[in-house]
Amino acid sequence: MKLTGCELRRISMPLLSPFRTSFGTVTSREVLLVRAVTEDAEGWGECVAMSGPLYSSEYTEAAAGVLRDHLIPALAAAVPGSATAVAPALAPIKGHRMAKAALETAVLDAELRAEGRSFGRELGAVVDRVPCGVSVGIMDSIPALLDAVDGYLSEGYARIKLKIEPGWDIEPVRAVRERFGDQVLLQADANTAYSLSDARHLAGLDPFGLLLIEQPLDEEDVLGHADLARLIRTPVCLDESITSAASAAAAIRLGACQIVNIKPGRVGGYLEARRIHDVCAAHGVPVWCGGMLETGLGRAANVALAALPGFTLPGDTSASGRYYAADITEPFVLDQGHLSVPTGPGLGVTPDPDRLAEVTTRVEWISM
Ligand SMILES: O=C(O)CCC(=O)N[C@@H](C(=O)O)c1ccccc1
Repeated sequence: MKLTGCELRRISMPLLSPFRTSFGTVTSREVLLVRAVTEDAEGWGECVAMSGPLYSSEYTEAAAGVLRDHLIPALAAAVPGSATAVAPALAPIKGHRMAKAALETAVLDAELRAEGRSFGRELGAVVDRVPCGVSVGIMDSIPALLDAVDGYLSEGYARIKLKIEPGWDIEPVRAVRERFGDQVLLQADANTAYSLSDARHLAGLDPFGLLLIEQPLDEEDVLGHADLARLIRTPVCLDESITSAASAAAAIRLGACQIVNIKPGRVGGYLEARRIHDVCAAHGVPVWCGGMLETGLGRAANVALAALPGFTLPGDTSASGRYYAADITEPFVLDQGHLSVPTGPGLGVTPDPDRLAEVTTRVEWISM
């Protein structure tokens, strides 16, 4: 495989409605796309970094800079024979996992398109459609939340995830349980908003039979999560804390999580995501695929990953219409609460040129 260069493309995708989390509100998704061009094919990677360093230390402009000034030159120098050589070539550069993930995914997509193999086949998918959950932001009122949840359940979503933060946690969970019953698969995501001193308060969620509480404490407080897991009954799931297969193994060994949210962008790519899946499966730890408001490109890869055997919980692999009026690819449309795993070569989807042009705000080409 001969890489001739990479395109860094920034696009701006307005959200259908503001998405509020414990660390801020997103009204438009500023996305960095990487297009890797080889002699045989081109491939796409979506960088999941947000516009600002609020979910993680990475952010769009920093990712673009480290790709332009460090990652792409390092990859060019390494002359990778295949996508499996990308991570080793980039390893000397510390961190920047979301930027690395976008580059590796673009190279993997190009390689698979050239060989006519799908992401699902490459990663080890065992099903051709996956059940989908939906993430519900922090709302202005309980009635507004109940209307939103009612809508998503009517659309057929298999699982509801509620964003929570201090002051918006037990009451919204109670209200959803009282309105929709105990059968609805329900979980909460705190995005690091609590501290161990909140343990007794968080135990107040135990009566509601949640599937999990996601990342209640700071991403670096793995031991704190182990302590918390002994103080509450709701299973603890980690997101931001899990950055690699090694960190997943350590967190599991410390008793810091009973479930893992795998986000390929957060962990450096889909190949490391598969390794995390394998480590978790070896420990009997269920996993699910997290989301970062991806366009159809990242969504296609996430749906393929969610088809692996250890992904036994519905992920945040929602339909394109959850966030966007018009996706840059063929939209992902929910079918009886499921999305189909793309079967075409590589990601199995490609951006519509006209739609891509409409949302593009900047394009850079870096020769290799
Ligand atoms: O459906 C989606 O893609 C979003 C799922 C979701 O809630 N992502 C959260 C998260 O912390 O997991 C998030 C939202 C916005 C920005 C970063 C992360």
